[in-house]
Formats: sequence, structure tokens, C-alpha cells
Amino acid sequence: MKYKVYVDGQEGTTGLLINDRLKIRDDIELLKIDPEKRKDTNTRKNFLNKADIVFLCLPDAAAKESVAMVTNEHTKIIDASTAHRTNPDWAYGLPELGKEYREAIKASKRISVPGCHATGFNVAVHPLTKEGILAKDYPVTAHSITGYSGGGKNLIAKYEETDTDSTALKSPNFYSLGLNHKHLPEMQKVSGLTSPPLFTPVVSNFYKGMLVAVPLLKSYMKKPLSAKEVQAFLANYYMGEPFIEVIPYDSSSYLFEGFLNSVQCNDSNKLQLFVFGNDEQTLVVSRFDNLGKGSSGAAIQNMNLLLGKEEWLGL
Ligand SMILES: NC(=O)C1=CN([C@@H]2O[C@H](COP(=O)(O)OP(=O)(O)OC[C@H]3O[C@@H](n4cnc5c(N)ncnc54)[C@H](OP(=O)(O)O)[C@@H]3O)[C@@H](O)[C@H]2O)C=CC1
Ligand SMILES: CC(=O)N[C@@H](CCC(=O)OP(=O)(O)O)C(=O)O
Repeated sequence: MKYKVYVDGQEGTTGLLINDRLKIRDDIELLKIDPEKRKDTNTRKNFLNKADIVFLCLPDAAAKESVAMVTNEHTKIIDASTAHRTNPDWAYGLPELGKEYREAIKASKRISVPGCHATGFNVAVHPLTKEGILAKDYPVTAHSITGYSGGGKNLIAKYEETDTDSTALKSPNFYSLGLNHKHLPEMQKVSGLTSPPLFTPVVSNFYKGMLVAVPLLKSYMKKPLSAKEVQAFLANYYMGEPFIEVIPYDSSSYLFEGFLNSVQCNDSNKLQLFVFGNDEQTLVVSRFDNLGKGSSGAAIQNMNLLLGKEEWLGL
């Protein structure tokens, strides 16, 4: 039997990539809506209820509308938007965080795909709070560098327009300067911190790829660890996870002329976790593709868990 899969938002940045990842599967029947009708409520409703699995690749408000249109109790929904990520009725789609996350995903009909920055952040911080290395009230900061595809069609168009004088736009730019980025609620909830992290993302003039960096001070940790000990702890935590690669503490061979680039994990579902530093100071950095493990790759990984096909290690 082939699973019927429908992508609501198939023409968007995330939807197109999910389609690409589904096209190579022979265990899936892809239900394709006529592009002209992709915003027609009745047609969408019909597709949403015909499918065994629905991917929502829509703005938040449209994602909520789609969920409300699903009346078939067998339909499972994997939502790429921010709409349900802290909703307790939805599983948080980052199975590597622990057995309870993996089991919740497998048992649920409603899965939320984590935000891209939140993925990099939670992979670094969740194990440290869970195992009591960081107290819940540790004042966490995080910095992120992302390609512009993270902003979807609108930001891609802004960056790729040729008729604007965009020198300023095309330099690296801090954004979310209200310090209220939309991923803060899921960062705080999943890491269990009592306050949201102070998070400073930077968008830059390349299409995709990202780094999320979390600096830590040993003297403020609940269980004080050096950078080398943090690396050993994370390597042990993620041992056996095919999509999370904890890089050896001596990571010099992974750098290019001493630089850590943002794009080395592109076109994969891989997330690399680096730990830099010394006895007192630690910098944990996640590197991954914002359109891979940061969205469409993670969405497919969650589908595989739902279908009992964890062994699928394709893109
Ligand atoms: N880009 C990224 O790195 C990531 C994005 N996400 C999230 O995934 C979701 C999709 O993002 P992304 O693919 O980047 O966004 P895009 O803007 O690239 O695509 C959104 C798509 O949704 C369609 N759409 C909008 N409103 C409706 C509606 N009412 N009914 C049907 N279709 C509609 C748009 O149609 P039209 O083609 O006409 O514009 C477009 O094709 C968002 O919630 C985003 O926040 C999550 C993680 C990462
Ligand atoms: C460059 C840029 O604007 N990036 C987006 C990230 C998109 C994303 O992952 O956000 P959702 O998953 O919540 O949709 C941002 O930081 O808001």
C-alpha cells in the first residue's frame, strides 16, 4: 500500500523542497493539487482529507485554517509553520532530543517541525539543562547566521531583485532587533529555561545554510565543565543519531583557513555540532541547512518516524 501524501503550500520554498524529497520515494503517492486551485478552500479541504499524511508549508494563519479543515481522523499532519510548536497537543519534531520526543512523534497525529534557529539552539542547550549542567535560570545568549531563504519567497525576492540599490541589504544584517524573534517561545519551552535566551540572528547574502552559536561560561554552570568536557558530553548524548554529528574537540580539519562556514551541511539533513573554547569558556555551534534539518529535511524525517521507516537516511 502506498501512503497518500499532500503538501499544502506546494509552491513555496519549503513545499517545493518537500516535493523534491518525496518524488524519489516509491512508497508514497503524492497528491498534487492543480496550482491554479492551490488557494481554493474546497479543493484544499478535499485534498487534506484524502491524504494519510499532510505537510503544511504555509504562513501561520493559513496553517491553522488547514488544521481546522481536517475532519478525517486518520489524517496525520506535519506542520512546518510556527503555529503549533509550543502547543501541548502537538509533538515537537526533534526526535534526537530524547526518547520521550521520539516516542511522542511516533504516537502523534499532529507534529510540529521545529523552527530553524530553534533546532540549532535546542540541540545544543536541551541536553545541558536536562542533565543539570546548566541551571534553568542560566542567562543564555545565542547568535545565529542564516542564509536569506529562511525568510521564504518574500525575502528571497528582496535579495534577488536586481533593480534596487541593495548594498546595505546585502551586507550581513542583524534583525529581530526588538529581541522578540518568533522562535523564542519554542527555544525557552524545549530547553526548559525560566527566561527566553537573548537571541541575535544575522541574515546574510547567501541563499541557504546556517550556524547557531551558544556561548557558555564554566563559572556560571551548575555542573562546571570545560569546553572539552562539554564536547565529550554532547558526543555521548547524540551517539548513534544518524543526522547529528558531534565533531571531535580538535575540529581544525573541519575549518577552512581557520573559518567555520555556514554552508557545509547544505543539501543534507545533517546537523554538525562543534564545541570550541578552553577551560573557562565554551562556544557550542550547530551547523546545518535551514532548508534541510531546519525545515524540509526535518519534515521528511518526521514522516519517516510516523511511517515506521526510521531507517530511511536519504535527504
Ligand atoms: N524557509 C525556511 O527556511 C523555513 C520556513 N518555515 C515555515 O514554513 C512555512 C512556509 O515557509 P516558506 O516555504 O519559507 O514560505 P514561502 O513564502 O516560500 O511559501 C509559502 C507558500 O504558501 C502559500 N500560501 C500562502 N497563503 C496561502 C493560503 N491561504 N492557502 C494556500 N497557500 C497559501 C504561498 O502561495 P504563493 O505561492 O501564492 O505565495 C506560498 O507558495 C512558514 O510557516 C515558514 O515560517 C519553517 C522553517 C524554515
Ligand atoms: C532569514 C529569516 O528571516 N529567517 C527566518 C527563519 C525562518 C524560520 O525557520 O522560521 P519558521 O520556521 O518559524 O518559519 C526568521 O528568522 O524568522
